[in-house]
Amino acid sequence: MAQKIPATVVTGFLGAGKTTLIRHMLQNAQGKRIALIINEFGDLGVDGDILKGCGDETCTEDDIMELSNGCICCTVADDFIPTMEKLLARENKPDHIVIETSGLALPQPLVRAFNWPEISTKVTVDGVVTVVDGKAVTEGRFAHNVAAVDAQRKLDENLDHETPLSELFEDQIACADMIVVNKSDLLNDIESETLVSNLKSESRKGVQVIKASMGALPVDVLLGQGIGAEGDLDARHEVHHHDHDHDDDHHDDDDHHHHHDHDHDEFESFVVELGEIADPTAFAQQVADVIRTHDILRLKGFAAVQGKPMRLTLQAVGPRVDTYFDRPFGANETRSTRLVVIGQAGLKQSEITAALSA
Ligand SMILES: Nc1nc2c(ncn2[C@@H]2O[C@H](COP(=O)(O)OP(=O)(O)OP(=O)(O)O)[C@@H](O)[C@H]2O)c(=O)[nH]1
Repeated sequence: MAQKIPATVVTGFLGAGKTTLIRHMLQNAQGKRIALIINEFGDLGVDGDILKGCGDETCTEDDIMELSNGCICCTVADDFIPTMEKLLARENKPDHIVIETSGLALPQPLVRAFNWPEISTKVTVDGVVTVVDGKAVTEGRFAHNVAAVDAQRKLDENLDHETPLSELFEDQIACADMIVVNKSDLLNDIESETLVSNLKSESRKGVQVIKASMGALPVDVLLGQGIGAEGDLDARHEVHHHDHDHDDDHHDDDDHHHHHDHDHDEFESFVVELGEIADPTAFAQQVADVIRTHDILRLKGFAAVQGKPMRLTLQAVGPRVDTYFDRPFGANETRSTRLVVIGQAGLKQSEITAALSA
């Protein structure tokens, strides 16, 4: 039988730097043909669009497939497996498959999907790479004190002290074969060392914890871990799924169960469409204010700037807003501004839209 194609799962909380890490990897792939599967949260395919824009020879637009159903774990049968089958049926097979999960996805159900008979003989999970926003976690945004939460939970099984955010973070850490402490450029040495050692103590034995800036890691470090993660799921404890037994070989009932036992209603996203903006700096400031006022987790998209042929990419993680011009608008593209806003359920959509339009 032909060798299985290795697949690396890149997971991590909203805005941690998954797309940035993948872009760096593609630019340094040294001829390795990589196919990408991208799982977006929200209707606007920002990450896919950013990656397609880099025009790498080792990963052309055809090699990028997008799943736009938000929660990869709920759409395994309808979306993920058919996409993988399509990819595996190609004549020109990739050397490696990289799957970027949305920042709100649980990695365990995705890894479990590799045991499905449709794909289990053809691919294997090379490793799960969890990207952590070092700055956000150090500042206590998202899930900062996982150890304390965990200690509390161990004291009393009946109490649920966790927020959905820390559960997600914990699941992403528990599933990791490698943890990348990203954005270390924004941390001092003590902060990054503290975070690295905390994460080492919170992760499974043997998991590598590596510091990075802008996801810059050698491709040989990221790919080729050879773990076969789908074979040791039991070690990858899930907070979200403690209410039923897992049976990796029989997916039918199990999968239907998964559709309902965790709740992505906890999060929502919507798209704000605007015309051209006048001034990128002023607009970034406006976005930062809206994020603070409305407790938005992630905001990203593209903007058209008056008098500029280039498209402006806008990225905000918490209160930090980055902008850069990425490419000219195409001849058939509408010059408009589209932003996807992601937050916990209950976002005041009309107020946010109004504040961004002002
Ligand atoms: N300073 C700094 N910024 C970074 C680093 N890595 C990523 N960023 C920025 O953080 C923002 C989010 O990065 P992405 O790579 O889009 O993050 P992501 O995890 O793919 O985001 P989602 O897919 O929305 O969850 C962008 O503005 C990046 O430029 C880093 O190491 N240092």
